[in-house]
This record gives sequence, C-alpha cells and structure tokens, in this order.
Amino acid sequence: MSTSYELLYFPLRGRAEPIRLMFATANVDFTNTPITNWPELKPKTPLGQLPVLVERSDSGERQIAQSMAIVRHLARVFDLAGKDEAEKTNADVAAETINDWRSKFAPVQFAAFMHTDQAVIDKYWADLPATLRTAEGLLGSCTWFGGGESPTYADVLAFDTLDNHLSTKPESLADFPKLRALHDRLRALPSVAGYLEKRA
Ligand SMILES: N[C@@H](CCC(=O)N[C@@H](CS)C(=O)NCC(=O)O)C(=O)O
Repeated sequence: MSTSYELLYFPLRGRAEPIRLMFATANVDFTNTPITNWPELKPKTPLGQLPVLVERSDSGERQIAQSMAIVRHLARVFDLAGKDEAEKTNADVAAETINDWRSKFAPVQFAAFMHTDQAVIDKYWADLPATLRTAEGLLGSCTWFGGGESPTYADVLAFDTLDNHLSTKPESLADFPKLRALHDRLRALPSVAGYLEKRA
C-alpha cells in the first residue's frame, strides 16, 4: 500500500521544521505546501492550527494535527522511534528534554515578534550552559540519543534546536562538542545534506 504525505504550514521553518527533517532523515518524499490563505483553511483543519500532515493512502485520507504527534507518528512509521524498549525510552526522555529547551528558546528566538523582555533573554543565555550540560549528560558516550547505532526522532528534534542556536548565536555551543558532533553527524546523512542544501 503506497502512502503520500502533504505538510501544511505557514511559509516558515517554525513548528514544521522538525517534521520536514523527519522526512529528510528517513529519505521519504513529501509535498511541502506553504499556506497563504489561512483564514479560509483554518475552519477545515482538525484543531484550527498548523502544522497539519495530510496522509493519503489506498484506504483514504487522514489529517493529523499537533507537531509532536506528527513527529512521533512518523518516528513509528519510519522506524525512527528506537529499536527496542530501552532505545525508545531513551529517545522519549531526550525528546521531552529537548522540547522543554525548545520552549524556553522560542521567546528568545522570536524576541522581536513576541516583545520579549530583555531580562528574560539575558536569563536564557545565562542558564543555557546548564541546559546544554543536561543534554550532553543524556547523550553520555553514545552516538545518538536513543543509545543505539542509528538516529531516532530525538536526534532530529535536537538537530533542529541546535541548528537554531547555531544560526542565532554560534558561540553558545562552543563548549559542547558532543552536541555539535551530533549536529554534524545528522547533517552529514546524505538525505539530510540534500534537504539542507535546497531548503529555503
Ligand atoms: N501545539 C501545537 C501548536 C500549534 C500552533 O500554535 N500553531 C500556530 C502556528 S506555530 C498556529 O496555527 N497559529 C494560527 C492560529 O492559531 O490561528 C503544535 O505543536 O502543533
């Protein structure tokens, strides 16, 4: 049974980027549809929010909302959830840790748009080394956050947040070689490298 995927989101990276990176990591094609007629589409979406993944197969069409539900669905379908229970649990713990980190970063990354107080921004950068130490501690001496030989969805989430830090303040990761190495490793996967080369 063949399945096709269409990702609906605003013409931004935002909450859709980890999903796009899941497709790139799994080397699976998808159609990226930038939404510019949102007021018209909003009432037709499951939760009135984007991203939405439209999955079409012989058995019909399904719309999936909630970016993390989409990421986890794709992780299961593309075998990026972890190979066994230990890897799956490690990946889930890392993914939640990275999601906590990502939500603290959002007001800093989008400070101009969200009118974030300078004190919040300063505190974020002051606390960042402790956050990164926690993340490196979870990785330990493993190659990937799941602890196995191949990446899981947690590595994809980590890549996206690391990438956003590298573009906002590259020196913020200077003292965290394991995280930078993980970013380099995922970026070096041929399908991910191909995606990054052409992404807007
Ligand atoms: N928890 C949801 C949040 C989705 C969300 O906040 N989407 C925003 C864009 S990032 C949106 O659709 N805003 C337009 C609206 O609510 O009308 C997810 O992760 O998918």
